Amino acid sequence: MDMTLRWFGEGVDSVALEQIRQIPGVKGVITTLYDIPAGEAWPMERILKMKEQVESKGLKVMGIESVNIHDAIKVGIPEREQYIANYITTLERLGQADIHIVCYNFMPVFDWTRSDLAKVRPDGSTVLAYDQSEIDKINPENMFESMGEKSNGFELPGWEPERMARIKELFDMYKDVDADRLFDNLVYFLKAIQPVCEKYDIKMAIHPDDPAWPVFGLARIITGKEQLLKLMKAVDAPFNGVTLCTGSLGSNPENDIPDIIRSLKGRIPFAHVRNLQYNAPGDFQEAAHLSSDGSMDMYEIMKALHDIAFDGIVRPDHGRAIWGEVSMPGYGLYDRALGACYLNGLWEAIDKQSR
Ligand SMILES: O=C(O)[C@@H](O)[C@@H](O)[C@H](O)[C@H](O)CO
Ligand SMILES: [Fe+2]
Repeated sequence: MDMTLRWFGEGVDSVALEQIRQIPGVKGVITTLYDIPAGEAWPMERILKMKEQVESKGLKVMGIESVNIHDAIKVGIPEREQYIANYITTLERLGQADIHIVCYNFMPVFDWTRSDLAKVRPDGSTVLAYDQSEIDKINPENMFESMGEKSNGFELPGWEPERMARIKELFDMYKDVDADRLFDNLVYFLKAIQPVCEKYDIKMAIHPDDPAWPVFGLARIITGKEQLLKLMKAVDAPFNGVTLCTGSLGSNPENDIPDIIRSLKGRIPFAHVRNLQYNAPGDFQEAAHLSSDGSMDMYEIMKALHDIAFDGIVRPDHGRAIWGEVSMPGYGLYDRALGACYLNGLWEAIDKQSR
């Protein structure tokens, strides 16, 4: 298991590589080229420059989160061919640059969704939160303003202003895309990229939908065990894997995360491990990584990963905003560093006890 931290890149992230380097046990970062719009092929020089930058600070680029998928691919219109070709070019270049894990999602219109980006916890920290009754009051076309308000001036991943300016058009594109069609389009895409992934040993790791149910009437297809296994079977090859995100899957308390992990043995190249506190159905807030701060059992999650001989990469996921830090919501240094140390501690104990 390799512990990493997500890093959004120089000039974008409030956290510096020098700081990440000092978190015990963190060997590398998961990063992206934030400014390249979904659908464009990533230039080789940019990929190499990003690698050099990270390596010059003693870290490694352990994977990409994300290479985003153009809407034409998700919707399945003829233009998808060009965008798939561009995606293949990007994968080829990543492979040539010795980068082998790519996280992506297949959610229509919105990436992750929250009703509050700075909900105050009893200890004074703030966290991201979701309450379905709050979301139901929002006109989806105004979702961008409501997300932007408390983003501390940072551009949120998946909520780029250029994209949100086209929100009406996006909703229109997806109006006939139900869950079956979305799933077929995903399988079509995976089959098209299979040869390049196999040639360069790239593991594609789909990120579950967050939250794990349809939002604003848009289809969601990666929400639980059954859907994940259906996808694993539809393209039954090791390159087709999962980003096991405990917080996203865990938004639905019916998802038994340790059981899902065990059912995906050999298909989890990447894990996002974080904790949530359930308030009521459809209503949750994020918490510190520590089990007792939320509703999830982090020991059981790490144990399940250990039991399936997980040897991929892990990152702590969203952290609380603590100690006065101002950052992109969920992505400060302090609480994610605490999370990384805690998860490393659990892992060391589980590993030693299993010998
Ligand atoms: O919630 C988050 O911040 C991330 O886990 C997602 O935005 C994730 O990066 C994407 O869905 C993956 O494409
Ligand atoms: Fe995640």
